Amino acid sequence: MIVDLNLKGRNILVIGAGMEGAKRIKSLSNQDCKIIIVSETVNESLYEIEGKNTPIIIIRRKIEDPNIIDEFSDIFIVFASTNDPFLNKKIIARAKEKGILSYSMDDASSSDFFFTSIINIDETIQIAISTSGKSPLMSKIIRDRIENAIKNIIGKKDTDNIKIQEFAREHVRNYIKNQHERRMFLYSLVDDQEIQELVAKNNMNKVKERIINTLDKWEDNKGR
Ligand SMILES: C[C@@]1(CC(=O)O)c2cc3[nH]c(cc4nc(cc5[nH]c(cc(n2)[C@H]1CCC(=O)O)[C@@](C)(CC(=O)O)[C@@H]5CCC(=O)O)C(CC(=O)O)=C4CCC(=O)O)c(CCC(=O)O)c3CC(=O)O
Ligand SMILES: NC(=O)C1=CN([C@@H]2O[C@H](COP(=O)(O)OP(=O)(O)OC[C@H]3O[C@@H](n4cnc5c(N)ncnc54)[C@H](O)[C@@H]3O)[C@@H](O)[C@H]2O)C=CC1
Repeated sequence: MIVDLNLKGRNILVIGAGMEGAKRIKSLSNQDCKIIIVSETVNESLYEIEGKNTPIIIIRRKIEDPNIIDEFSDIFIVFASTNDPFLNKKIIARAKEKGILSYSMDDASSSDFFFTSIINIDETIQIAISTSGKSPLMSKIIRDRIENAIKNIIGKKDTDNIKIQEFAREHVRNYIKNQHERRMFLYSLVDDQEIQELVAKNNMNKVKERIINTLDKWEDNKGR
C-alpha cells in the first residue's frame, strides 16, 4: 500500500551511512524530522548536510550489537543500512521486538516499507511508482517514461488549482457546515470559467477574493 508518510517532528535512527544510507538520509533531510546517524564511516556526500541547520546528529561509531537502538528514546523508524547483512538482520529483529518501524537496505522482505520511484511536479504533486521490491530497475525505467509523457497531462494549471483548493478548503469550513455542500463548492471552483481565466492570468489574489466573496454570498443565500 502506498501512503504519503508524515515524518514531522519524528526521530529517525539510521545505522550505516555509506553510499546507499546517504541517499536515504538525503530523502529524510527535507521531512522536518530529527535524524540520528550511527555509522563507523560516513559517506562524504553527507558532509554538506552535517554543518547545516538540519537536525542531524552523527555518531561515528562501529557497533556490534543491535541493542544500540535502546540507547535512544522515541525512535519512529530504524534504518538498517550497513553493508553487513548479519548486523542489518539483527537490527531489524531488535526494532521489531520493540515495535519500531524498520527498513532494511539489503532485505526487502523484512522491511516495513519500500522507497518508491518519485516524480515530483513543482514540489506540489508527487507520483510514486513501486514494484514492492520485485524490480527497482523497472520502477526507474517506468518513471523515466512517465516523466516524459506527463508534461502533456499535468501542468501549471493543476498546481495552481491545488493552491486554490488549499486556500478554499481552509476557508470553506468556516462558511459551509454541510460536508456535501463543501464538496460541491470545491468542485464548482474547478468548473468556474472566470476563476480558471484568472488562474491562467496568474491573478491568484483576485481568485482568493472571489472565493471569499462567493462564500459570503453562499451564507447569505442560506438566509442568515
Ligand atoms: C525494495 C527496495 C527497498 C528500498 O531500498 O527502498 C529496493 C531494494 C533494492 N534495490 C536494489 C538495487 C537497485 N535499486 C535501484 C534503484 C532504485 N531502488 C529503489 C527502491 C527500492 N530498492 C525498493 C523497491 C522499489 C520497487 O520495487 O519499486 C528506487 C525506486 C527508489 C530509491 O532508491 O529511492 C530507485 C530508483 C529511483 C529512480 O531513479 O527512480 C537500481 C537501479 C539503478 O541503480 O539504476 C538497482 C540496481 C538494479 C536492480 O537490482 O534492480 C537492491 C539490490 C542491491 C544488491 O544487488 O546488492 C535492493 C535490495 C533488495 O532487492 O533486497
Ligand atoms: N536498497 C537499495 O536500493 C540498495 C541496497 N544496496 C545494499 O545496501 C547495502 C549498503 O550498501 P552501501 O551503502 O553501498 O555500502 P557502503 O559500504 O557504502 O556503506 C556501508 C556503511 O555501513 C557502515 N558500517 C558497516 N558496518 C558497521 C558497523 N558494524 N557499525 C557501524 N557502521 C557500520 C560503514 O561504515 C559504511 O558507512 C549493501 O548491502 C547493498 O547490497 C545496494 C544498492 C541499492
